[in-house]
Amino acid sequence: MAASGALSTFRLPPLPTIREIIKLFRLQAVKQLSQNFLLDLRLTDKIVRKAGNLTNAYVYEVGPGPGGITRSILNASVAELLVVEKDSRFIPGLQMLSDAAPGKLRIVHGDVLTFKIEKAFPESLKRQWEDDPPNVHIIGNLPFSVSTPLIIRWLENVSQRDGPFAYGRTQMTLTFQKEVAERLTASTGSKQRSRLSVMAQYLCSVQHVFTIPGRAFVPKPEVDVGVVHFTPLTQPRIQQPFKLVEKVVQNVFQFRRKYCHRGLGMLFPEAQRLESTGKLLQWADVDPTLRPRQLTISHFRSLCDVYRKMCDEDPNLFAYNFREESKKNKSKKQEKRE
Ligand SMILES: C[S@@+](CC[C@H](N)C(=O)[O-])C[C@H]1O[C@@H](n2cnc3c(N)ncnc32)[C@H](O)[C@@H]1O
Repeated sequence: MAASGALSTFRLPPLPTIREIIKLFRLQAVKQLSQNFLLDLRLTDKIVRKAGNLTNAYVYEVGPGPGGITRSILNASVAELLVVEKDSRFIPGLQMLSDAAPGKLRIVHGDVLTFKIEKAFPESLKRQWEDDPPNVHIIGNLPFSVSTPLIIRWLENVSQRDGPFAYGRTQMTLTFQKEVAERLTASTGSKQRSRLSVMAQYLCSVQHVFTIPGRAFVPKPEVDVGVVHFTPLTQPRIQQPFKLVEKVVQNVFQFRRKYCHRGLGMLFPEAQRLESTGKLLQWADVDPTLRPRQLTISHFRSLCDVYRKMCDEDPNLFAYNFREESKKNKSKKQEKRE
């Protein structure tokens, strides 16, 4: 279903090039804000095509900068595009785009880390989950400095059927450092398999759609960049709260080269570690000598289901945090020494 009304086609009128915009508004890149710009509109068109059909869609773009991707999104005949940009120097250039696309572009001068996602899309599009998801997308050439916390936050949002983000299966087309893109899409057994692979793939179908060489950006970053497309699944492959899944996955991967029982043990206080880890693995029917990267999503589903039951029986268990315990132990040792 289209998000609203009849289909419409839209093209921006002729505008100065992105290079001219950068010159006009003196937009030298600032390293602290991870600014690496795409000037080639064929490339930004390619990113936006990978998002799928955007006709009459509602789109949220993160970090529009001088507006290359913004132009490509507007030319895809969206219903509305909301952009959030932290650096005020870009606002006049974006305003120029807004004037060229009346009623289509909303500009927020702010920080994506504090921006409330529910402000990005109309309330009426919430809670469509099954066959008929709303035409709602997040697109962005993300600042590297915030890309991992942002994707974890958005995955958590995707996992929620209620609450502020419940926009159903919001698709996301985002850039990452190539190694992060490879981790997000890594399959079971591969060297790149990590916490990010499991967290993304239990909720979404994840595709590394293409790689952009570093030389395509101005200034050139030290790494190549992967464009990743996320399509949330109709049903998450693990049906447990996000925070619980995150805890299990994080613990397993903190000892990535060891057998999986090592990391799983950290879910339990020391006094009960051996016995509880044994029970968890036995009830979940998981071989304790598998390495973290060899665990499939089904293994994680069984582990999370059993761990959930153990937490239900012992409510202190979920609150237990190995890292905090080790910190406390360290400071106790320190105190003794002093
Ligand atoms: C890698 S550049 C991409 C610029 C543009 N989209 C492009 O592809 O040429 C990242 C952009 O995100 C902006 N940015 C960085 N941190 C941000 C934050 N916390 N909130 C909003 N924008 C941010 C930067 O100012 C910059 O414009």
